[in-house]
Amino acid sequence: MAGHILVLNTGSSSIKYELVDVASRERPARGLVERIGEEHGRLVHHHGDGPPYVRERPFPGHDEGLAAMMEAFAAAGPALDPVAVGHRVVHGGARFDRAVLVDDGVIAAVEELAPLAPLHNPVNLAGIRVARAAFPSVPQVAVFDTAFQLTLPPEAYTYAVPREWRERLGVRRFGFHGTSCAYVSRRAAAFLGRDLSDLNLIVLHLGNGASATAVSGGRSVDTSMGLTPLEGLVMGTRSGDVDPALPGYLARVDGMDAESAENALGHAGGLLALTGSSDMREVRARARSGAEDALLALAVYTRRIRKYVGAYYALLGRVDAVVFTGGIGENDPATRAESLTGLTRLGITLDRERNEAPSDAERAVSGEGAEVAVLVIPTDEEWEIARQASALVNGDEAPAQP
Ligand SMILES: Nc1ncnc2c1ncn2[C@@H]1O[C@H](COP(=O)(O)OP(=O)(O)O)[C@@H](O)[C@H]1O
Ligand SMILES: CC(=O)OP(=O)(O)O
Ligand SMILES: [Mg+2]
Repeated sequence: MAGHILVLNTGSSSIKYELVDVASRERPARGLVERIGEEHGRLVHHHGDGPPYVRERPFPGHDEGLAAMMEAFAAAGPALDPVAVGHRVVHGGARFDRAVLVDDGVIAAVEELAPLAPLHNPVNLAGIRVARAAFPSVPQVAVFDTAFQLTLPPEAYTYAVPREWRERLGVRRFGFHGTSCAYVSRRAAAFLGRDLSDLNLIVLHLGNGASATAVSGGRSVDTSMGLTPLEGLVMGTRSGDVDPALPGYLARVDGMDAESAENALGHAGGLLALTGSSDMREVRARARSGAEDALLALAVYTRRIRKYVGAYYALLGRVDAVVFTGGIGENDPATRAESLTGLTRLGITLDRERNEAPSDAERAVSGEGAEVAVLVIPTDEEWEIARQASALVNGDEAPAQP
């Protein structure tokens, strides 16, 4: 399809955007509005080879951030005339197993799911509302983080909880990061020169949010995030797995209500709770200077990953590749090495030099002749959203699977 797709990836305090032409693979502009709701907001917009267009001022909410994006296009170009807008929507529940054209029914459904992703879905909707108002005759496409994960078998998505919760309240594992997983799984198969349908992969998406997903034949068969994006691995500000009795315990001994406990586990947990910083670069820097809390945090962080690799190895029976992606997975060799230590008996080894060589490319970092490939595949959620939006607007069936 000729024409550009505007991709909007709205996060809790940021908006990432990019203009993508899927047919020509041109990507003429991209930008980031960050620290929305904070005192010192910032927008950085790239177009052409010159210096970026930068604006530093507070953006009280996502509406102001999106207005600033429109101003950046007007001031620094290119002319914004998209043929479609592709939106990342984090929670699509059990209903959306693929990308869909946004209509009032889709908006109502995403609103209904907001209690399961209170930080993500409302801001995703803000993006949809603003884009609909700005481009009323342009199709809007919602691409769900949960869609790729809806292939989980019942034994993976069922929690052992009362039937009433499961049936009336829809309590189950959903899983997230599906757009990223779909993209890197496909790229991993291409890198290996194999058919995705023949491969068993363990995908480790380690960014601010982090998850492990077992992918068999291109379908997710288990994943570490759950009903919400709080379960599983240790993350920047999220605890990941804890004893489910913890909120009740805090209520009994400290009078804390469930909402506050959940908020603390989601926003004051993870690396932030253990070290005072949610940023892996800072945690690594503190560990290098010998800070005990940082050393412990890294041990907790990488041990959790190792546990999931072992668990998913056992579920898959045979693993062709472990795939690292996300800001940490792509850029932190120490996390890759520490997460995979002691797995030689499973056929998982790293080549130290390859693992430590800085690179932005898709690459193998496994030891020579290792049974299991260890790959680093930079994720590209914006491309994947544009690709799925383009397929849908073109009239093709947007495949739920890559
Ligand atoms: N060179 C690096 N070494 C270690 N960690 C890095 C490096 N570059 C980025 N990171 C980490 O990646 C994380 C952010 O991941 P990213 O995927 O960009 O986040 P998001 O989920 O917001 O898209 C941060 O913890 C950051 O410190
Ligand atoms: C769903 C989720 O965790 O997303 P992110 O990693 O962008 O926070
Ligand atoms: Mg991310």
